[in-house]
Amino acid sequence: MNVIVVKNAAEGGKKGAEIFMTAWQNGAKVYGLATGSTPLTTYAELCSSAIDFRKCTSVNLDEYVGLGPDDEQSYAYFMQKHLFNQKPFAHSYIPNGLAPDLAKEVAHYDQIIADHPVDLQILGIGRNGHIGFNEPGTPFDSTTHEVQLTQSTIDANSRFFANEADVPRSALSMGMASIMQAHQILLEAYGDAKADAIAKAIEGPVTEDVPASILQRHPNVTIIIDEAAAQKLHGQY
Ligand SMILES: O=P(O)(O)OC[C@H]1O[C@](O)(CO)[C@@H](O)[C@@H]1O
Repeated sequence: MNVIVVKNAAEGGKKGAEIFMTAWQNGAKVYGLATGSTPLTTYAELCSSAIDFRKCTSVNLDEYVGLGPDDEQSYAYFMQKHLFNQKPFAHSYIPNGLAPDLAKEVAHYDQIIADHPVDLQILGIGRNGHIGFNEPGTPFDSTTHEVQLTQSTIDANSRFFANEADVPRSALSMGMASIMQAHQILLEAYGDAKADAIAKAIEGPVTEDVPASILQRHPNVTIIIDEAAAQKLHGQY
């Protein structure tokens, strides 16, 4: 793991965008994308850069069940607003949270991932160590699946909704095995609230109780964290 400690999310976004730019210059065609507040500075840097995704494909990690692309809280809406409007891709895939048959949608999304192996995957991390919406306890061999969100994730994400009751209780998420298939992974984390999860993910045992700890087994991972998120690490980075 290549761990980079930066001053703040603004500096992290610049480093994150540099990693995208290098991958793109080296011919990366498929980008695994994430939502949440963490990737925002990287996306903002990409939007003002010369990167051109018009011959590339994006595959997003997850989507809430019950929310469609017109819903401002949906991840489809988020991606449009923060990246795709400024930097369109040839094809962008996001799980369909409105699919009438979720089992069929899950199989369909697995096929999309199989058809478009991810060159560079960006990840945030939940306070409980989740990646995508893979909550603690998710099997490491999981592929796309429907997830019942934990109360910790519902609470954390309620800041984006008018009230907690509006937060969907389930989501569709790429699985752990799907994420690990990416050729290169970039995880970013900022702020005190991520310090425990970061310490466990980088220096703790590899365990399904801390989904992000699986990244210790991936050969090409960069982790960008600010000093607040790094405060519980023991090693020198
Ligand atoms: O970046 P945030 O908003 O702290 O969220 C962290 C993680 O939680 C999720 O938003 C899901 O709850 C992920 O998509 C994200 O990586």
